[in-house]
Amino acid sequence: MSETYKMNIAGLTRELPLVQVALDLKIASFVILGDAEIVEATAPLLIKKLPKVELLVTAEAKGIPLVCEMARLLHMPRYIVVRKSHKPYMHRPLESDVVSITTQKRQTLYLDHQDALLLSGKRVALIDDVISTGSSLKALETIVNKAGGEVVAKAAVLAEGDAAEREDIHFIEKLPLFPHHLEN
Ligand SMILES: O=P(O)(O)OC[C@H]1O[C@H](OP(=O)(O)OP(=O)(O)O)[C@H](O)[C@@H]1O
Repeated sequence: MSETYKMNIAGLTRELPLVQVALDLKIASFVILGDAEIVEATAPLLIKKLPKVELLVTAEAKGIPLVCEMARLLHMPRYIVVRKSHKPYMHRPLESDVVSITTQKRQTLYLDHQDALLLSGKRVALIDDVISTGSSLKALETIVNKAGGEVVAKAAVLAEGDAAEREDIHFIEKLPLFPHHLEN
């Protein structure tokens, strides 16, 4: 029988499957992609936590539906998606490396030159579905700073593990990690 972790997120109940990401660690897998109900419920709650910002930024992929809904509610005509692969349309992209808890291998973030121009001089909020090790967030901040943007807020639906103790992020719910001891 597969293990799950049942939790309440913005008044909705979800059973998150536990998945092994390292020899001694399982995480509760929260996949916001495709969950329109969670996006609709969490976007306004996160907006209430944010200071005044001019642009929202996320990294592909799971932050995209959330940031899209938040931008729509804030009447922002644009939001920025930092990509995880180099695309032919990109001209002189800015780059930053990341190793997230779920993917566990080095990925490179790419910000298109046109998006970098939009970010220059702007007050920016970084948005993601989950913040865990903080590696993704740090890489996003690095790339926004390279573009001349000012990160004034960082927010996610869930703060996983130690991230829940951070005072520099806004989040809705805490998500525990599931370490398990190796048998000799
Ligand atoms: O705080 P961290 O340890 O960096 O982990 C959090 C990040 O990990 C997940 O993305 P993932 O790397 O699975 O990429 P995806 O959205 O493309 O699936 C999640 O969407 C966050 O972006």
